[in-house]
Amino acid sequence: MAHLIDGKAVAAAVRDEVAEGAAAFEAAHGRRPGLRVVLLGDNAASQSYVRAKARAADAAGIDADTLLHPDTLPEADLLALIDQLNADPAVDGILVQLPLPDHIDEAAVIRAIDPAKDVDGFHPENVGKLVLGEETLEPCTPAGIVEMLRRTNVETSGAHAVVLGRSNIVGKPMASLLLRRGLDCTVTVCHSRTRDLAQVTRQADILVAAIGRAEFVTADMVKPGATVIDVGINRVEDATRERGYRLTGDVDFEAVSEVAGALTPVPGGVGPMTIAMLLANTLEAARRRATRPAG
Ligand SMILES: Nc1nc(=O)c2c([nH]1)NC[C@@H]1CN(c3ccc(C(=O)N[C@@H](CCC(=O)O)C(=O)O)cc3)C=[N+]21
Repeated sequence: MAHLIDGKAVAAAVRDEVAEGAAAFEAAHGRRPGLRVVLLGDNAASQSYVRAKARAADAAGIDADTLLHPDTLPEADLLALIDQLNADPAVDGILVQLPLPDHIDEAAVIRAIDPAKDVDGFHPENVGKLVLGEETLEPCTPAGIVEMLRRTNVETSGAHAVVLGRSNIVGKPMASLLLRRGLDCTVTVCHSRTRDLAQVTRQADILVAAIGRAEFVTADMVKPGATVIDVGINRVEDATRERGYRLTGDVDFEAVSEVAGALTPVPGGVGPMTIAMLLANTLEAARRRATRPAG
């Protein structure tokens, strides 16, 4: 049976450290680190993520505000709002919840955010720095996975890490981070078009599943003893559940837990780490802005 990696517990430890740092920041600068989350539309899942983020920020001593707008908000208005947040000295971090409605150019919105306030780490300038191995605000989910690997003493040096999925939000930045000096993985990125996928994933000492398909990773795709990180958050209809659905990852948890050495659960794995790293990034952005103020 695989060892269960408790993302909730690791996230709580990270949030405690952020709370200490935020208190010290407030003592030094007379204000709390500030985070603004922009959400368009009233999608229930998005609202619940955003509420979870605001609650966690508050508990960590971060001044968080959610700015709710209808999903019909014109792109120009959203860009104007971002400009306003860019110029506001009380705002250290800006997160625009993705995905955005079809009439809005997501890339244009991400580019409009001041890179110094880009706590998602999605701005091209920050992505470039990440790939170059320069200091930057790192995307929260991959950064959270790195933190989880470190804090649970998973050996990464020389390990073969296989990243399943090539999104800009998880797969690509995950590969860049694992490749870095200090982590020193041998990295393979594969995806839905990869030939003989199971043959590739079976080589992984560390397998990061971020393909966005419920229970896609089956036991035959996993090397015995491997560390498996499940990034998926899929809603599967389940009439027996109170909410009418259950959350499941990209990994067939039951079957893979018989083969893997260590495994993250869903919920309670990567998700809570993502939120913890958002708070860590907000504190980091506040510190950097306080030492070299720009906007
Ligand atoms: N600009 C932007 N940045 C994001 O970081 C971002 C985004 N847009 N859009 C949506 C996704 C999704 N996301 C989650 C974060 C935490 C949990 C999380 O903590 N989930 C709990 C379960 C929550 C539940 O029960 O519904 C868990 O896995 O244990 C889930 C999803 C951040 N996202």
